[in-house]
Amino acid sequence: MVAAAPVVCSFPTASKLTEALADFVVKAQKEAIEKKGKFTLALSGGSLPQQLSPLAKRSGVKWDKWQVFYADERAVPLDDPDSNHLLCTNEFYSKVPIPKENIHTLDPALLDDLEELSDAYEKELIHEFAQKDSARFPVFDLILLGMGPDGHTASLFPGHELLSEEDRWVAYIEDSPKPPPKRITFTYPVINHAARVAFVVAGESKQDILKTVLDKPEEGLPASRVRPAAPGQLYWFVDDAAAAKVNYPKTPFKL
Ligand SMILES: O=C(O)[C@H](O)[C@@H](O)[C@H](O)[C@H](O)COP(=O)(O)O
Repeated sequence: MVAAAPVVCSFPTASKLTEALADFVVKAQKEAIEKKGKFTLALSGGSLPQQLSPLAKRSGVKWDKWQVFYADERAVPLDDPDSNHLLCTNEFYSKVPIPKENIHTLDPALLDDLEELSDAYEKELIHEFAQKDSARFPVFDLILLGMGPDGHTASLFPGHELLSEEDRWVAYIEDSPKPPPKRITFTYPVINHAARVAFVVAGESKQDILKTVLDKPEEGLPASRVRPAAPGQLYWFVDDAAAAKVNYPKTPFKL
């Protein structure tokens, strides 16, 4: 699978990073909507939803054309404090007019059976994108990811068997080292077929892991395995604190 080299953009402050990220998302949605009348986006949990807040002040955003999914979600009720959906609602959806029916949550009726829960979410993707067959993958316009201090991304953790999943689009995990333990997650077949994937990583606490992930991809940490197939492109939005030890070349941000 041929993949373009990642583009790493580093910013001196958190606000410069999040403003650039907002410009980037606005451009991605504009291009997608011009081409096919909608914008398919996947979000993660952690610090990411809060980093989207400058988008609320942007003009020219066609919110009603957005179709929003979760790159990973915790297997908890939608109003549980651990829910990524609740986090995104509080930090992002409450500030922007995305129609409720365009936000694709897990089905809370299926929380007792993780296999059914992940299968149902996969069906939601199949419904949005295409019939699933061996030659086709969903092509998200944009997947936004965070990275944990162990190099995990979405709910793909170091050494976990899900790292070699090649068939399922959405899988479940019962033993996440980051609580809560039960989650569903996009697999690499989905992440690595997106048109654009962007990591958003900030803060000194991510220095060592960011260096390993970018400078030693051969170690195979989950975040290093994110390499969207050409013509897909991978971007890293990082701050100078997180990037302090990284040798991988940085690219000035331009739209
Ligand atoms: O729901 C989750 O737990 C996430 O999707 C997870 O993959 C997160 O993005 C990283 O752990 C980074 O989290 P921070 O941005 O808070 O460091």
